[in-house]
Amino acid sequence: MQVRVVDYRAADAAEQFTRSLHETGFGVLVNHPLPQELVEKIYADWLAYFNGSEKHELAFSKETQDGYFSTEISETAKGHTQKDIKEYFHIYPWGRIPASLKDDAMRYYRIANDLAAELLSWVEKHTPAEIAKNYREPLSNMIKDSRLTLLRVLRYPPLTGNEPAGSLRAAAHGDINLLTILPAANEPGLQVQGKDGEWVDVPGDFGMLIINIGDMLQEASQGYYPSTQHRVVNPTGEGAKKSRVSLPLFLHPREDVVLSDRYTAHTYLEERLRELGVKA
Ligand SMILES: O=C(O)CCC(=O)C(=O)O
Ligand SMILES: [Fe+2]
Repeated sequence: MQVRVVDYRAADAAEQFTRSLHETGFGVLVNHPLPQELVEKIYADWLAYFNGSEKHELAFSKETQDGYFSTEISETAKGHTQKDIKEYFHIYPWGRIPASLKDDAMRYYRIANDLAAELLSWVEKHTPAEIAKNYREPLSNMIKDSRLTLLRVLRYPPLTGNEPAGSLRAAAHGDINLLTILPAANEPGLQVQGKDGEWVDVPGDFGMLIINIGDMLQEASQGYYPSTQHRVVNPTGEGAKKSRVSLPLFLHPREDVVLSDRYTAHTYLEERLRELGVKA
């Protein structure tokens, strides 16, 4: 299996990109409109924040899911028993965030949301008609003004050597949401699982943009766009001494969006958060 790297400015970009999403659940864009200098500034500023102790003042709330999630309470992927080796911060426009980091995060949130709306219109246009007719509203409309779209800043700390056997930076999982937009991290490690069960590296040169289908879009497209299992593996050698920072934006539909006969966005999310152990 090969995740395609597609030039966003190419004449056939939408077709190539959505084919990769259909075949693998993942697509990678180059020459995309997200400003790389903004991504790099966010990585640097948040790494300094995670290295400090101020983060504990904004510990996450089970009720609202915004704020800082420490390595101790970090999520356990569905079907796993070990916690991931990561800490992260959940940013919502209405949520808590350190004042000095807010402007850049909100600028990024806006720009990436706009791109996501365009990519969802590509996805919709390239959905076979007999499936697209079941979309209850345009896909790009589902994320418009959503209160639930979540920008997560992740920090995978350097390894100490005392990690529990078998634990990973991020154990294999599928994303819950509609679509995820993920700038390449500052360090490697992201892998996707092919249909044969093999794990392959996702192209992730610095500056590339990785997009993947989440479970909600898999549900809405009746599996035409698969939500593929992915993971972040632990580094070895020199890499083990370094932090890895990444910045996924999880595009969530408005709560009232009907995904299928079985689920609304709200009922789907509640079920998954309980399974993850981060919601009562
Ligand atoms: O850190 C990464 O590269 C991927 C993170 C991820 O898959 C997630 O948080 O859902
Ligand atoms: Fe993920």
